[in-house]
Order: sequence, then structure tokens, then C-alpha cells
Amino acid sequence: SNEIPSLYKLYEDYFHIGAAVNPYTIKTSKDLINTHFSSITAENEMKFGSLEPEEGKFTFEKADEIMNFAKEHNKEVRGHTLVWHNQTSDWLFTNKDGSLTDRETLLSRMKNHIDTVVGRYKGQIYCWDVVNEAVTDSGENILRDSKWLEIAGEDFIDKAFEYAHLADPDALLFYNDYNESNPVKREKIYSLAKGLVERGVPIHGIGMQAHWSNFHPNLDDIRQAIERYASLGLQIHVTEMDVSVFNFDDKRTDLKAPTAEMMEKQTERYDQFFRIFREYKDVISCVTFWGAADDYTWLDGFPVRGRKNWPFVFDENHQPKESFYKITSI
Ligand SMILES: Oc1ccccc1CN[C@@H]1C=C[C@@H](O)[C@H](O)[C@H]1O
Repeated sequence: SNEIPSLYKLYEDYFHIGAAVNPYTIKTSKDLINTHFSSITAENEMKFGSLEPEEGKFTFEKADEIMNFAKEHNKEVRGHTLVWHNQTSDWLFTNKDGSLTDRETLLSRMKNHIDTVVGRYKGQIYCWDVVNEAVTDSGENILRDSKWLEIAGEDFIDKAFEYAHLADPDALLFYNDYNESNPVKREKIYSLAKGLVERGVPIHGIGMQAHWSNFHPNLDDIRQAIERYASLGLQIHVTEMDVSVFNFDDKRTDLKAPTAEMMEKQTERYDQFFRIFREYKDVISCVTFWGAADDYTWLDGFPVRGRKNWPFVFDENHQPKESFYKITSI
């Protein structure tokens, strides 16, 4: 039949294939997600600010909607994300009088959040992005400045992993970051992870977000990052893959559709990326796209607000693109 193959079924001997979803796309992309993806991640609904907007007041409705979808369609779920400097509630870092809170208070708030969230989905969410984007993109420091670091100190990361492990000893715990293949940032992520491993902190994997483009990163840097992280004995998940048709500094807003040249280049890039993923199938256990099809992507708002992008292997009408045929001719 001219049926197109299921992406995740085709890759079942390599790694899971996942998609970020939200309450909108589990409706609009239900069939596509069901057919082609075996794992889902809540794009925003399991972030700290989404789940605990006020201290002790948990709002699980949207996360539960996504969990129900996963149960109904037998999809694995990656939890994203417990400790991050973005999309996090301000009350966490302040006292009632608005002054900055102290280390003990912040850590107990972190623990309560993790106990409540990881405990709720214990046995249903098999892995968590425990800490997201704690490493700097530039400068000598390893850790980026954040309220977490300022108030609790460097071991807030150790604590997050230890609390998550206590809340669900069976969950696989990941450190997740972007620009993860950049050699300078790679070495910072590596030394952070190496320290965690050496201190016996329960970490099981590194999440490579893989927000890549037609232009970056280069293939050798990707290989070297995979090998570096794997050398710690950690699993690797590609957690947020999309391939922007624009170079990061290209702020053009004139296109209503991708050019043929953009699509040819993207096809070649996906072909090369998935060749590398297949080569490292023994250390990569999941490849998740940060969406499903080109009709919905966070890149329509980043780095240029309101500028359409076409980053996936399914087009705006949920039809396979040339890149889909390339990565499925294995
Ligand atoms: O590519 C980047 C460049 C600068 C900052 C953050 C990122 C990526 N940051 C990701 C993107 C979208 C969010 O929904 C995810 O939770 C976050 O992990």
C-alpha cells in the first residue's frame, strides 16, 4: 500500500520517537501524534509556573489532560521540567514582605514542588528533565546566574536530582540544555555532569535539546557532544529537536512559505542528523521533536515574534515532507 510507515515503529530498534504536545495539538494533531510518535512531552504544562502558580496551590488540569491522552493512546511521557530559571513562579524566591528568601526556604519549596509533582505521576512519567538550562552560554562561569543559584548556592542542582529520586526512585533523571553541541558549552555541561556523577548524585542522562537549523551546529560538534556525554556512562535523549530554516541572526519576516532551497537544505540536514542518531543508537534512547508538524512550532515566536518557521518533517497539512522520506528510508 502507499501507506507511509509509522516513524516510531520504523525506529523501534533504534530509539523512541517523541513529540512535544499541548492541549491544542493533542486535538489538532491527534492522528499524526498517534501514528508517528511513541513518547510525548508537555510543551509548557508541566513547568513550575504552570503547575504551582501560587505557593501550595497546584493547577494540574492541563497536565492531567496530557497524561490522559498518553494513557488513552499508550504513549510514554517525558516530564519537563522541575527546576528552571524561566517560566517559574516569582513567589518561589521571595518572602511575604517581598524580600529575597533564604536557602532553607527555597530548598523546602523546591522539595515540596518536586514531591507533589513527581509523586502525582509516579509510575506514569518514566523520566524527568529535572534541571533545565543551568549552564552559561558564555564567560568563564559554568552556572548561569539565576535566583536558584543566588539564593540556594551551587548545590541546588544536586538537591533537585536527590529530591526527584526520593519522590520516584524508578524515574530516569536528566539534565537538559540547548546549544549543547557548542564545544565551549559542551565542556561546561560535561564538567557539571561529571561532578554530579562523581558526587553520586542520581542522574541518568543528558537531554540535548537540539534546537538546530539549516546552518548550525556542524556535524562533528554533534558527534563530539554525544561522545563526551556518553563517556560519563549517561544515557542521551534528544529532547527538543527542530531544524529552523533561518540562520539564528536572520530576522527576515517576508516569507509566507519556505523556499525550495530551504527545504532541500533541511532535507539534507535531517538526513545527516538521523544518520548520526542511528550510529549512536546504543547511547541515544529517545529522539523527541519540539512539536509534531509545521502548523505549530514555538519557533513562530522565537527568536523573531510572529515569524513563521517550518522546522519539522511533517508540513502544515500534516503531510510528510521530503525529510520524512529521507529519515525513513533505512
Ligand atoms: O533555544 C533556546 C535559546 C535560548 C533560550 C532557550 C532556548 C530553548 N529553550 C527551550 C525552548 C522552548 C521551551 O518550551 C522549552 O521548555 C525550553 O527548554
